[in-house]
Amino acid sequence: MQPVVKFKNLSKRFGQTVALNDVTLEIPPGVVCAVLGANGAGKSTAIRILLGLDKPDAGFAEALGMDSKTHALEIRGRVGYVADQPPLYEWMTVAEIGWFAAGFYPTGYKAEYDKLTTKFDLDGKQKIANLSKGMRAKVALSLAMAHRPELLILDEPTSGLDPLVRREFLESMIDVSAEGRSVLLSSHQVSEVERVADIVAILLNGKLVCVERLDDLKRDTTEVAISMPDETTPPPAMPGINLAHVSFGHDHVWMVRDLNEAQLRESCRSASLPEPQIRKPNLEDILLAILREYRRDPLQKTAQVKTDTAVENHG
Ligand SMILES: Nc1ncnc2c1ncn2[C@@H]1O[C@H](COP(=O)(O)OP(=O)(O)OP(=O)(O)O)[C@@H](O)[C@H]1O
Repeated sequence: MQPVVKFKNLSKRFGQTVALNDVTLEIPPGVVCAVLGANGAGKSTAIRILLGLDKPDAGFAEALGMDSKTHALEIRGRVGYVADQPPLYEWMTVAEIGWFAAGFYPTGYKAEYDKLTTKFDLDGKQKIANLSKGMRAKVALSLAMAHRPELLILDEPTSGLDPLVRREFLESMIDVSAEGRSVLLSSHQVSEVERVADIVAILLNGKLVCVERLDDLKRDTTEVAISMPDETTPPPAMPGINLAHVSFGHDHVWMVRDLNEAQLRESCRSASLPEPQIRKPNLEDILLAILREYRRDPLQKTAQVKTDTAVENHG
């Protein structure tokens, strides 16, 4: 199955700043893929390159099978894109901007736009200039979705929006993927991402350190806490892949991939250590552990999280 998004060895610098460092990623059709990462990790740069709004220094990006360097206009015509602060014609009304945009798309656009704006409780007669931030975001999403794109790209679409509007956005994304179309989403709202994402990609300082189906990442990752008897007793070795380890005095916490729980319990028992506290972390716990570990030691192999870049759609 042809991926809807393909990044191949994508690199981009702005002067001394490395925005993207050899990023390779493939997104199959019919999924919501969330790109996560700290501020400045390279998320918007990757999206801008995909849309042909910026040029990579090396590698290439493809959307719907088209190269972003040579087919930027076609890509922008076929995908739906909502930027963080979408530019809109302030003097138009909600209905007029839909009518204006319909001129660039096949028949049916305006009817679909009207359906979406009605669903989002927007008043067609209201001037764009008088809309709240949330209402503007709903107009931008309606404009981006009205031609029923195979790929919807959302760059921080819900920042600064109230919980109700954020929920409406999320439901729209679920609707899109349920119809076999795809969503590429950049967001800092990790708990919301967790509700909708099929695949998560984590960028750290321009480097892709995790691409995985969210269900697999959560199933295979475990948080372990052990309160050692004192600060001098060494903690046990973790039977699994250690993604992150922090200690506060004699309390230790690990984020472990593929933990062999039975082996850990046995080694604690045989060394007369307290029982380990084991729990399943949520996405935010996993992301924070990876980010903290990276900040502590940027050269370590955080890429111990899976980075199989061609993630299958099991859906
Ligand atoms: N036009 C530009 N000129 C100079 N530096 C830039 C430019 N665009 C991005 N950068 C730098 O590239 C890096 C990646 O920026 P980018 O906007 O892609 O990050 P991001 O992950 O989207 O961040 P955020 O979550 O804060 O939106 C940052 O260090 C940023 O300062």
